This record gives sequence, C-alpha cells and structure tokens, in this order.
Amino acid sequence: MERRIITTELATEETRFEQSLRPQRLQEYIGQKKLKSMLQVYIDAARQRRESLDHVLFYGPPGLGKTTLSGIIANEMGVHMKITSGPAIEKPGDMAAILNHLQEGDVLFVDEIHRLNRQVEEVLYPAMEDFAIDIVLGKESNAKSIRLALPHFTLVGATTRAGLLSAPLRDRFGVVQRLEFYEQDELQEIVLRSAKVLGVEIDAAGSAEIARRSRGTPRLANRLLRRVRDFAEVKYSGAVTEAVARDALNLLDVDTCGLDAGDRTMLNLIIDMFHGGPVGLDTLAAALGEDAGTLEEVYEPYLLMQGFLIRTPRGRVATEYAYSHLNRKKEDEEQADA
Ligand SMILES: Nc1ncnc2c1ncn2[C@@H]1O[C@H](COP(=O)(O)OP(=O)(O)OP(=O)(O)O)[C@@H](O)[C@H]1O
Repeated sequence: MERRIITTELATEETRFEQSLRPQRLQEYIGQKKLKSMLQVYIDAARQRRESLDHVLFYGPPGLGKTTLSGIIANEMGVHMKITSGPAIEKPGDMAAILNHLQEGDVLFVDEIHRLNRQVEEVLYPAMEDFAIDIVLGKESNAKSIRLALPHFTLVGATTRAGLLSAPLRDRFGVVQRLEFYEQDELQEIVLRSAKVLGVEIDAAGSAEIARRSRGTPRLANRLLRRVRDFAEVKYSGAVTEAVARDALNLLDVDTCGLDAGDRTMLNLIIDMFHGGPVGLDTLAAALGEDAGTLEEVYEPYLLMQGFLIRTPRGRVATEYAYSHLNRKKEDEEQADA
C-alpha cells in the first residue's frame, strides 16, 4: 500500500525535522492547557522538594506531543532524558542495564510502553516503586536474590493504548494524563511557530488552511507545512498563502476536513460493502488490507471525534455527516430517487 500522509512511521529526514521543531520549555508548548498547568504544579513542587518528579504516563493518539512533553519535563527539571521503546527492550537484563546507567533525577522515556513484555515489565515494578532492582544470582536451589539500589528517576511512559497496559504497571504511575486533539487556533499557532523556525514565509490565511486540514495533530500540521512549502517554492513565489496551501493540499488529496484518500476509502467501504454498518473492526480491517490495531489507534480516533463514524456494540457505523461529506446517499434515499 502506498505510504499514507497520515501514518505513525516517521521517515528518517522527518525525525531530524521534528527534532528541530520541538518546543523545549513548557512556556513554549502550545495547547493542552489543562495538562500543562497541572504539569507545571507537579514540576514546581518536585523542584521545591528537590525530588525527582513522580512517574508520568501520557496516552492518546500518535503525534500529539508525548515525546515533546517528556523532553520538556527533563528540561524543566534540569536533568537528562534517555529514550527507549517497548519493542526495543527484549530481555529483563536490557531493562536492568538501562536503569543502572541512569543518573540521579534522570527522565527515562519509554515509548509504546504497552508493548513491553511481562518479564521486562517486572523489572520495572521495584524500580518504579523503591528505586531498586532485584538480581537473581545462581540457579535453582542455590539461587538468591540481591537488591541493587538505583538513582531516583522519573519514568515517562507513552502509549496510544492505555487499555493494553497491565494493571500493576498502570498503578505505578503517579500522574496519568490523556492528550487531546488540538483546536484549530492552537494548530495554527503551531504552524506559524514552525514556519518561523524553518524560515518559511506564510500568512495568517495560509497557516489557517493548513491547520484546518491537520486532523487536530501537530505532527501532521508540521508535515503538511513542509509539503506545502515545497510546493510554494517550486510552483509559486515561495510564500505560503491560502491559495497555495489549498492547491497543494488538494493535490496531496487531503480534503477540507483533513481526511485523506485512505479515510475516504474506509468510509466508502462501510457504505458500499456493509450498507453503512455496523461492521466489526476486524472485518473492516481485513476488507481494507490494514492492521486492525493501526486502524483503531491511528485512523479511527479522528473520524470518531469529528463524527464521521460511531462505535456501537455491533461495530462501526458511518454517520449522516459521513454520507453528506462524501456526497453519498443512503440506500433508502437512492431507492426513493429511482
Ligand atoms: N504543543 C506543541 N507545540 C508545538 N509543536 C508541537 C506540540 N506538540 C507536538 N508538537 C510537534 O509535533 C511533532 C510530534 O510530536 P511528538 O513526537 O512529541 O508526538 P508523540 O505524541 O510523541 O508522537 P508518537 O507517540 O507518535 O511518537 C513534533 O515535531 C513536535 O515538535
């Protein structure tokens, strides 16, 4: 399948680009107002007590700023951040080694924390609770466990699927925060800020057009800005105006509500093959040749939030809004017309 513009994966050049656009301090961070003000209190309190910040779990759809916030926590606390991810740590020993190399106060960021395996997770329990790891020496009847002290650290976990986290792990986070989709004016501010960092000339209407089509997601706003910039440089005078943004985004097949060709295929499929639904997630994923998890975590949340889809106990249903946005008629209306 062709790489969709809305994806979880980052191209290598995009990683560098994202890095350059990450706000470093809480003050610079746009949106997520409630979360931000709570974090500020926790950070101030921990600093006053000269303690490490309590462990934090961020959850929500991809590209909303979990990694960025983790970096901000480290900066605000004046400590280093080490980054790893659930699938990257295969053995308990790997996790023990990472923990053992932390310095006092460090932030350990674990992306996709729901994908840690059980044995690795078990190393984390005493580490999070008592800042210690238990090491088993010897075998069978001669085995004995010794406890090694660790520096105090803050674990920042990120997940798109909080529901998949085991209860013992979830319970060890003192702060659990959901990231919400961004408002359009916030996304516009993010686009303007990124344009400034990148030296892109853009006007208010141009940034608003990109914001409108960014599915409430800063990563996508930045990605679209970059694509529109290419278009502006090659086909126009270099400046991003509303007309340039509109033309470029139409060409990229991102519509006025931020839906791409893949979203429209999915909604049309529900309408054509499943009479508008309900259709179960697995059936839908199989019909689309997509992974059910990706569908649920990456594509669906925005469609649900915008009211194109609803979830019922029997499956997904395309709404009236989806029909009208796609210019489709319901079967009974078609029959009446005929
Ligand atoms: N509030 C914000 N203000 C400005 N830029 C932001 C903000 N939030 C996120 N971004 C930008 O969006 C991009 C994606 O953010 P980030 O990598 O932190 O998301 P994420 O939630 O960790 O994604 P994933 O879980 O998929 O890794 C980054 O380039 C970052 O600069």
